[in-house]
Amino acid sequence: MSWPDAYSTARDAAKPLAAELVPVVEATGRVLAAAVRCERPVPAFDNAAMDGFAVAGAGPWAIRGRVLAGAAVDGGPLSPGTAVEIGTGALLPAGAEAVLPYEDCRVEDGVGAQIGDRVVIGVVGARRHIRRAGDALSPGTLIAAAGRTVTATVAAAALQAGAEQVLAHRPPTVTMLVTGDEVITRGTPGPGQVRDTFTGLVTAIATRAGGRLATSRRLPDDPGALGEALAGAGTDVIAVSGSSSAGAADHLHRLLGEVGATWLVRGVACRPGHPQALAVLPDGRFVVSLPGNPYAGLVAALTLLEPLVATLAGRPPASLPTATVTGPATLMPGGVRIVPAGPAGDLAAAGPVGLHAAAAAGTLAVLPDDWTDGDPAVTLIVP
Ligand SMILES: Nc1nc2c(c(=O)[nH]1)N[C@H]1C(S)=C(S)[C@@H](COP(=O)(O)OP(=O)(O)OC[C@H]3O[C@@H](n4cnc5c(N)ncnc54)[C@H](O)[C@@H]3O)O[C@H]1N2
Ligand code: MOO
Repeated sequence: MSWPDAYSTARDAAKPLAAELVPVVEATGRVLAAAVRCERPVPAFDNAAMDGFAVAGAGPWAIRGRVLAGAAVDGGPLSPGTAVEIGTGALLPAGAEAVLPYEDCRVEDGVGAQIGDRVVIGVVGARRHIRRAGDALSPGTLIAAAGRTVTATVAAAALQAGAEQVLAHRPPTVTMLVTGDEVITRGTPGPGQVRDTFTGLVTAIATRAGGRLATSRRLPDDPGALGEALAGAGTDVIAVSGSSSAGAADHLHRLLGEVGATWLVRGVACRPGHPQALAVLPDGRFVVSLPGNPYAGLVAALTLLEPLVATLAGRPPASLPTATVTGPATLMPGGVRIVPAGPAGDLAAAGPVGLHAAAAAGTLAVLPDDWTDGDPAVTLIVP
């Protein structure tokens, strides 16, 4: 299958998981299944925009008292010629026409008033320094559309607008099965061993696509263990690293055939990463097969795992970004070559194993076989 077809097959393989009501404070990273709209005016009440004195009518104004943020106003509406000392954000007394900031007025002892009375002297300027209810946002205003991922700012805006719960898709869960007798998940590799590079990358890719890594397990090259792990993984998606190829220790494809899985992608016309595959088990769980060579596996996770998880999470399909890329590349006749490309689009050589070039470059360019130096290409962002 061609690389663009593999990517779109993975993206279109599933429907978004069911929507559920969740507290806004727990919704970050989830995708909204319904729009969030403002439920109450922001601000919710008329209040002072400056620290100073709220005044009514013409000055000088006899000071009646003080109201700070969070406190109730004592004594009913302000009558003309009176003021209350007020803090920013405090409830504005009814009848107040302006707030005089401290720096625009002065306070003196009252003349002809009761002993101890003080008055505010100043001039109300063009700015009234009053925030009216609903000035910032009125009920019904769109805060975030369906399909939007809840970021920290979306969550904060929803809370500000009065939403305590949102309708969001259930995030897809992912199991990571790291296969290989030679793979170790901690410490220094001994003779013939390699350090696992997949778990962190799959966690990051699944998370940024809107999913959650539920479990990660290292398995020996034993078909019984792999079969049991596949059967027992209760997640929406199972990512398997290694065991994707034709070797005596590569059991995944045979096992998937035996349990009646349906192949959606089985081999992709790309280098590296051509043995990657996507299958769906009879009960609807998806299996993504990531070739064991680490850079090839990263390419496969970006090609199949990320679009699948994003769709399950409820993200609307989006086209991949493109950028101009430059430099020498050995193209793959009849397929795509996937090459690390730096911020300026400069290509860097990479074999199927080393991850250093992808780490340094930050993006991968997907080069079709008719690409020429300076042409734009689809880019994938490495996690
Ligand atoms: N006869 C053939 N042999 C191979 C073919 C082929 O078409 N015919 N394809 C080659 C390609 S391309 C790739 S990619 C690999 C895919 O191999 P597997 O997915 O079966 O993975 P393994 O054989 O288990 O391992 C390959 C390589 O990767 C290392 N590895 C495995 N897991 C990890 C891990 N978690 N972290 C780091 N490194 C890992 C492993 O030690 C091997 O060196 O097959 C080729 N062969
Ligand atoms: O997937 Mo392999 O070389 O194409 O690493």
